Amino acid sequence: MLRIAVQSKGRLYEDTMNLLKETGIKINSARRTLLVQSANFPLEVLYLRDDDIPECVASGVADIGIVGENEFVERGEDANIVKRLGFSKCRISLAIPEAVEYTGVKWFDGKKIATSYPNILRKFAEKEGISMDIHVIQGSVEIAPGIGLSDGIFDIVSSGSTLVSNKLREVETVMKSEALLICNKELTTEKQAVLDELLFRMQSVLVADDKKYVLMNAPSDKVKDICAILPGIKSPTILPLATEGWTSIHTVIDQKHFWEIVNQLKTAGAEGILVLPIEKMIL
Ligand SMILES: Nc1ncnc2c1ncn2[C@@H]1O[C@H](COP(=O)(O)OP(=O)(O)OP(=O)(O)O)[C@@H](O)[C@H]1O
Ligand SMILES: O=P(O)(O)OC[C@H]1O[C@H](OP(=O)(O)OP(=O)(O)O)[C@H](O)[C@@H]1O
Ligand SMILES: [Mg+2]
Repeated sequence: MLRIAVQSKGRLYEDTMNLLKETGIKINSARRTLLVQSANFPLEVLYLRDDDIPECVASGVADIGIVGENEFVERGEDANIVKRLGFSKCRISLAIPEAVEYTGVKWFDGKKIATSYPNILRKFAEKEGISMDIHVIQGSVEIAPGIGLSDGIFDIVSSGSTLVSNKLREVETVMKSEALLICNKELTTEKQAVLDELLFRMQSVLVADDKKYVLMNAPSDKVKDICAILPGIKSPTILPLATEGWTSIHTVIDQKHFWEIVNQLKTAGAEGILVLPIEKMIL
């Protein structure tokens, strides 16, 4: 039985549980239970505060964990990164009051900065050759300058709306972060085998996440032009339609490319374009 530490509630919870669900692993989410065994996979889920996940995995209390890169780097615990999971993307940035003129990173020299990430900030200050008065607070960091607690902040930014509503502006991005799958450095062969199977399933889900299955019809003499536009994984599938002189073209493309090429496809003669989600991809 492999034990995974996940966040019990918060920004990582939903995407983590969705990922596990899409890998076909059933977890009865009786949320008051802190340790739950899967009904159909040798996995046990331990629900924790995200702050505690790196240490828990490093010490072997859990074998693997899903945690934000920011928290993993901040804690400096000794565990391996198995996979970058691509969700909970954010950046950890320095921000100052909107009205204050910013003169570059030296502005921070001697300033008081509120943060929940003192270690990451201290390393940044050392690298830049400046010294900051780092004031650690666990939450509501963005209100610190407004109430006279600090000159600036160092915190998570995603859309930037929390900064705007607190009249702050982001001036330095120190690190980018996303959810990570981490593991203990000394897994037994048996546990490693379970992790390999889990990883294989996760990869199949994550690869499929940003791909779409695209189908379209076109006059047969346009097929060559259309295929030249399609950035498919391999060559597209070409099938004759019942109507003489018409062809159906099927392919898989990156979601982000679809809107770039849809007009070109129409101009080239494609009709009845369908875009379908892909649940899993085994490459
Ligand atoms: N606005 C955001 N957009 C994207 N990712 C975010 C955002 N805020 C936080 N994250 C990511 O999600 C992680 C968890 O954030 P959350 O706010 O749930 O933490 P928390 O309040 O410390 O939770 P806990 O109660 O578990 O200690 C962060 O460490 C970061 O990696
Ligand atoms: O740039 P934005 O999109 O506004 O996101 C950034 C905010 O999101 C997180 O807080 P969250 O909303 O999770 O609440 P919390 O402070 O209770 O953790 C983070 O601590 C920032 O305050
Ligand atoms: Mg936390």
